Order: sequence, then structure tokens, then C-alpha cells
Amino acid sequence: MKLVSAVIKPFKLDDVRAALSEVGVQGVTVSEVKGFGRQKGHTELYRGAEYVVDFLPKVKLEIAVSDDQLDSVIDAVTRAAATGKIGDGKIFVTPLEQVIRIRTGETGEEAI
Ligand SMILES: Nc1ncnc2c1ncn2[C@@H]1O[C@H](COP(=O)(O)OP(=O)(O)OP(=O)(O)O)[C@@H](O)[C@H]1O
Repeated sequence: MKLVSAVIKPFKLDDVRAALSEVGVQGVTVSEVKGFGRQKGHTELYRGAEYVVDFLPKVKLEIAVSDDQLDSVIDAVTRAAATGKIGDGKIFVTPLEQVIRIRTGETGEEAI
């Protein structure tokens, strides 16, 4: 299993949600976050220390997927979130050790 974390432009959330439904994703966690990539953020010197300014509002999605689902989920997010302009976002993939459905006690891919 993998945890897919995608940081996208907020106005793309509905499109990405629809694209994820089409590839069979049944659960997503969504958070409002702020961040910067190489284009928008910049560092500022203040009394000898560097400060990062220009955090832009973004939406972060967290999606637990089986290894079999991974490619189609990455493809769905990439296609739906893209505008071709800077700041379209980024997808992070990390190993996911365990998932537990609290109501039933199901674990692993059955709990996704
Ligand atoms: N290396 C990183 N680590 C953690 N979060 C990141 C990283 N790079 C980008 N992000 C997050 O993703 C958001 C979108 O990044 P963004 O698309 O601006 O990246 P970029 O590398 O500058 O790409 P682009 O050239 O398309 O703008 C950022 O606002 C930040 O929240």
C-alpha cells in the first residue's frame, strides 16, 4: 500500500475529486494548507536570518491506495490538477504500513 499526498490548486479540488471517483477511489482526506514551490516562494533576509514569505493557499489530498491502484491514481490527479501554469502542485508517494477500518476492524487493503 502507498499513501499518495497531493498538493494542488484549491480551485481544482472538484475536478480532482471527480477524477479520483472515476478510478475507484472511495476515501480522501482534504486539508487546506499553505506552501510554496520553487517559483512562488522567496527568502528574505531580516537581521541576518532568512525568512520564507509568500505562502500560497493550497489544498492537500491524502489518499491511501493499493499498489495496483497507484498508477491510475497518480494519473488521475495529474490530469485533473494540471493547468500547465506554475504552481500546479506536486504528488508525494510514501509506503503505507497499515490501514484499519475502525468500525469493522478490517485491516490492510480491505480497509482502504
Ligand atoms: N519539495 C517540497 N516539499 C514539500 N512541499 C512542496 C515541495 N515542493 C512543492 N511543495 C508544495 O506543493 C505546492 C505546489 O508546488 P509548485 O507546483 O509551486 O512546485 P514547483 O516545484 O515550483 O513547480 P512549478 O514549477 O510547476 O511551479 C507548494 O505550494 C507546496 O505546498
